[in-house]
Amino acid sequence: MNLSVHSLYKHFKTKQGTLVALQNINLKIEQGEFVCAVGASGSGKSTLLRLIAGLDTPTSGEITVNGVSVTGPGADRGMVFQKYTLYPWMSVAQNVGFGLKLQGVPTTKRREQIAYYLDIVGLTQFAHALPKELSGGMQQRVAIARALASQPRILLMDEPFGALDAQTKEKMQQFLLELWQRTGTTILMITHDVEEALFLSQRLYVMSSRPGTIKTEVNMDLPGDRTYHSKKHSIFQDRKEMVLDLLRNEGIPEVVPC
Ligand SMILES: Nc1ncnc2c1ncn2[C@@H]1O[C@H](COP(=O)(O)OP(=O)(O)OP(=O)(O)O)[C@@H](O)[C@H]1O
Repeated sequence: MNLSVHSLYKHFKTKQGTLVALQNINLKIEQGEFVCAVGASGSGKSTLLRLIAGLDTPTSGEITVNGVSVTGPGADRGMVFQKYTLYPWMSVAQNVGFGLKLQGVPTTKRREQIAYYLDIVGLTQFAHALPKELSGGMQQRVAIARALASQPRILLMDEPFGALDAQTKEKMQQFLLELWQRTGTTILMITHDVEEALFLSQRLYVMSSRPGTIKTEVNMDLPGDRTYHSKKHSIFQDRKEMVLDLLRNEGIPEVVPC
């Protein structure tokens, strides 16, 4: 599996004129990689992910998965959004199995898949609960299980922990890292949280605002296993300073001369 984004542009027509949301985006993600794109608000992160998911079309440029052009949504790309997008009237198990049902997966196979992915996210005992009976972090784990159950080639995550409190967010980051190590799923996650991006990814793209471009690519080759202690490592701290410096002048509203 590889995901390739080549010379991608996205313009939006607004009342003020044409807004260049993305300008000449080029990136590549290989099988099994965990990559983050980090940028200030308005740098086009969500637009980029929506284009890769096939939920919107580029103005120009090309996105391919395994060499095949993306022309719309597909089961090869699983999506997890910031806000919990579970169906409130369905049980946890029904939510996880929803995509499989749409794909026509037979009941027995579907049950097996649901049980497997509920186990992966540690929610087996909540299979029959309704989403409202779960905490925010648990609901997001159901959303991740649902996305994984369709066995996508790549998991696309749009600020998945943005709505969680600080402690739950930390636990979910650790959980996602372990899940990635166990399953080898290819992940592209966007976030405005620099520490989160540095902690989770093997590689990250730093995006600039107005227009959204890729400013630089950073390798996160931290020594040893990643735990919360990794954040205290001097390499981690140096990279954090570097990325924060790059972003420091971003996201400031344009000044209109008087
Ligand atoms: N459908 C749309 N029509 C017009 N402008 C849009 C549309 N979608 C996004 N934009 C504009 O494109 C730019 C990039 O938006 P986008 O939501 O992708 O940024 P972002 O980096 O994800 O921001 P945030 O972190 O705040 O979610 C913004 O200036 C936004 O106003």
